[in-house]
Amino acid sequence: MKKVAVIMGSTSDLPIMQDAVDILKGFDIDVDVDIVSAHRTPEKLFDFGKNAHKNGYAVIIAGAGGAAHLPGMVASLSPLPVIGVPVKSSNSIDGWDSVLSILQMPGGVPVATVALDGAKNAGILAAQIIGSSDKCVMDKIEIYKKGLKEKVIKGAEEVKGSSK
Ligand SMILES: Nc1c(C(=O)O)ncn1[C@@H]1O[C@H](COP(=O)(O)O)[C@@H](O)[C@H]1O
Repeated sequence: MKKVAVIMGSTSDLPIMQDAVDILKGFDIDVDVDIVSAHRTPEKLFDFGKNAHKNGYAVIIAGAGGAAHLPGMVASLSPLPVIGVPVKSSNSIDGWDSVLSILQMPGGVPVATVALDGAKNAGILAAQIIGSSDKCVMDKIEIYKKGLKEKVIKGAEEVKGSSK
């Protein structure tokens, strides 16, 4: 099965990006984690972006904060789908800087942008992309979604019960 690459601009992003790694591992999908910065390690970014599709990846998740150029630059270099995670980092003003840096891509170079610090949803979306051509992963996603539904139904019953 193809792997997912989870990359981020700094080790300081890892506490947020770990959510993507954890949910993917929960779906038994192999994940490689790396630190790649468009600003600080541009040569590594080019090498990673140009070769990711030859290295067994199906999807790239890229997280960055502040002037978050990493996801867009990876998307410009790679034919793979890129999911961008805006991170509210120490150099973010309020997080909107990260969101808009990743979201407002020019036509032709999409980055599927999740919510601020939304690494868990990025992991689920990556699993769904893999699941569209892998029945085993698709089945796990269906079970996961069933679990979400059951949790809400149980919560609603508890609320009803306690308000009587
Ligand atoms: N946005 C980028 C890029 C990039 O886009 O290439 N490289 C690092 N960074 C971000 O800078 C923030 C602060 O980094 P440090 O904590 O290392 O100072 C991090 O959120 C990182 O993603």
